[in-house]
Amino acid sequence: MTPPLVVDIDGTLTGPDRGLDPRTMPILKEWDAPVVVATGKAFPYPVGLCEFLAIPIRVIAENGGVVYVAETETVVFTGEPEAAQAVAEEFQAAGYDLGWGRADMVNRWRETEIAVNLDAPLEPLEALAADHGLEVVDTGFAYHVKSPAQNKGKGLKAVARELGRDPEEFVAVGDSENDVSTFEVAGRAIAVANADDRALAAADEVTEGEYGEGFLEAVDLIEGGLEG
Ligand SMILES: O=C(O)COP(=O)(O)O
Ligand SMILES: [Mg+2]
Repeated sequence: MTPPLVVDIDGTLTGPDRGLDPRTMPILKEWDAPVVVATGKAFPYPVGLCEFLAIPIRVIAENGGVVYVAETETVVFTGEPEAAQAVAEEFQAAGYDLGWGRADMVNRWRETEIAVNLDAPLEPLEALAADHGLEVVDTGFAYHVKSPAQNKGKGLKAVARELGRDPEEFVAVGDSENDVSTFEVAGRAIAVANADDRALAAADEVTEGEYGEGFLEAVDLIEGGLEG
């Protein structure tokens, strides 16, 4: 039986430029079990991905801050949005920039955490986060200032509950430290070759290919183990 899949977006379904590898699209569309998209991106992005693929919306967004499952139409929020907002304001008051330009499409629809461009200095950001009881996670695409209680793995537990599944049934594919909690909760964890050290250490298997190529290889690994 095809296992349910929980998959990261940036660095796993995309190239380094954040562009979706089109070869991943038919796989997500035709997967013979639930597909859950688990990302650090704000909620509308994975919802949009599911919409455009015309697959049921099952989403873990904002590193577990927002979870939605189509089957039960349940939205679950986790996190400390006021504290994250305070960190963003104090960071800017100290003369730093979140780094996304005037319109800030990265945080505009973000509800539970704050994302900061990797060009920003990490030390003052970490110091302010710690002042508010928050942590900074580096996804390789952005720094995320979030509650330590908020992660994709907890999100996966919530999704699995809504789907009447055991989180252990899932196979997870990802590339960075924000996928480690998913890797720990899922029954099988595959990192793509471009993954950071923490994701590589937490994975059960690592592909030879990077980015979308690595995802295709992960799918071969999963399907290779299926009967018939
Ligand atoms: O939003 C990010 O920084 C990374 O997103 P991802 O979790 O889909 O890789
Ligand atoms: Mg990623």
